[in-house]
Amino acid sequence: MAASSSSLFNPATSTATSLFQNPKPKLNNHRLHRHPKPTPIFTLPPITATSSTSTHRAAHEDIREEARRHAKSHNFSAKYVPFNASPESTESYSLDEIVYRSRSGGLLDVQHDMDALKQFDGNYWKSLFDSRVGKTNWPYGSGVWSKKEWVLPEIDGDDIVSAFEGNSNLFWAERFGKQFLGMSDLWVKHCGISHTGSFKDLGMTVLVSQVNRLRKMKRPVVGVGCASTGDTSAALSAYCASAGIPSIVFLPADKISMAQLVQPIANGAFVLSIDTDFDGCMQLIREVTAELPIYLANSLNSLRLEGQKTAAIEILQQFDWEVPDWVIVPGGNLGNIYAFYKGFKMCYELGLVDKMPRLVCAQAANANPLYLHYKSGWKDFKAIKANTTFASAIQIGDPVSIDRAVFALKNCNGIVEEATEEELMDAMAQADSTGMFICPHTGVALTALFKLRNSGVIGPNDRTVVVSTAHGLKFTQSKVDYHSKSIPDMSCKFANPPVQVKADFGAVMDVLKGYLNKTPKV
Ligand SMILES: Cc1ncc(COP(=O)(O)O)c(C=O)c1O
Ligand SMILES: N[C@@H](CCOP(=O)(O)O)C(=O)O
Repeated sequence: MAASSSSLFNPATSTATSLFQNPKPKLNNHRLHRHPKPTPIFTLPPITATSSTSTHRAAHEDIREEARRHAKSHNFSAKYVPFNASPESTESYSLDEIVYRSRSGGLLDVQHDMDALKQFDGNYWKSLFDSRVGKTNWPYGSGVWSKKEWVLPEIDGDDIVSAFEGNSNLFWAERFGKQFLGMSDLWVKHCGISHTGSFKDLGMTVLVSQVNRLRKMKRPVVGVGCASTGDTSAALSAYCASAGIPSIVFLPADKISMAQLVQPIANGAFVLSIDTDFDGCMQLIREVTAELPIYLANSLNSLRLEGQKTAAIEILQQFDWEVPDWVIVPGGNLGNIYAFYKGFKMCYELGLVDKMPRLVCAQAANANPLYLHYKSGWKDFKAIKANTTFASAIQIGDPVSIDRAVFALKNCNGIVEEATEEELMDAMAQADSTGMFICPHTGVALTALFKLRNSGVIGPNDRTVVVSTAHGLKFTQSKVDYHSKSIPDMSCKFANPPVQVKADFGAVMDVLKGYLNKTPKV
């Protein structure tokens, strides 16, 4: 009986505790045995015994009101400074200003008052963050806002817009690691298991919360806009809808998945489908936001990275504050690779860990400007025209955060790798065959891992984390194309198409016996 694709496989039609409360040690929490009591280095306002678990809310209160009742003052702060500025630079801006670029036209960075944060030692921060995981206290139930003091210390809990994002699972990829890579300590940080199905939620909760604050301060922000390959737009529209703020999204026509396209539509965004690529949309949104009171939500805006960096802190937290050897991140507009660097670096500087992991940024070969730059020995960077890739969310040729990415990679002895279409699709299929359901961008990251394992750069026992950036359910068409072997010039060697069979017992038995004969016996 011949195997054939079913009709399902035809291509689709289109493309509070406050800081000064002492985290209460939890029984059965082995982590707290290691650092039982937070130890402030200097004398600060007293740490009370009240913990996040012990604050029962009165019947008439909602969780924002409860948080308000427990709010305490602190001396943490953050401001914008030019990215990688010289120590002599005095240029800085309040986070309440609407500014995306430095005076010289360069990128900005959010700089925290590290001296204020250093008044508490690493054990204090570990215990505080650990005490907030898995709770429903506003806003600390969010994986991002559980690190509020390191994110937007000065924002009022009342202004925060959150879907309790973050706290995504970090799972042991046992079978994939052992079977395909000979690795025993391979992990996947699944940032795609999130409110809108990608890591963008981590940054968007921060940006939209700050916009909410600005609007309450009567700053001129009539809406929030972004250019997108589909994930930023989904996150922006969801968080704006939650806060009742208008959102405007610029999408490259026919270049994002149907699942991604329907997200901002459903959330009531003003959606422009523009006959250009992502880089064209990005150029347009920059021009538009310079003219109209529309706040820019792309990662050019450094606020986003403050939220995204918490994924790095979470990885350390999930490993009980042990540092992995490698973290592999797929890169497009290149904000996220810097966000990971910044999260790890803050943990290092504030004494939570004693070293940094090495970062790998993985790009699609069809959209590889960073890879080419790396291979040239970091000579002059050249933007490229990105070609179509199944990893459509990273089809970007002129990344806005190129300087941030280069800085991050140079400072952690990082590596850049690339993946051809066949490599990334095969890697995705192999991962899926071990029970995952990853997106093609994660396939790019896994290809980088295959290459670095094969060349011996990554060792069999190296603790390695692959960051999965979106949910596979957003990219089902790529899997349909692969498993129906309908991709020109691709052998699709791990395809597993469905078998069509007549509704007849004998025919079904024949097919099953053929299958069972080929299946390894236990
Ligand atoms: C699913 C997915 N993975 C990876 C990336 C790359 O992130 P970045 O643009 O921060 O490099 C993006 C967006 O660009 C994305 O949507
Ligand atoms: N993949 C992104 C591209 C834009 O990235 P951003 O982080 O600068 O917003 C998307 O989903 O739009």
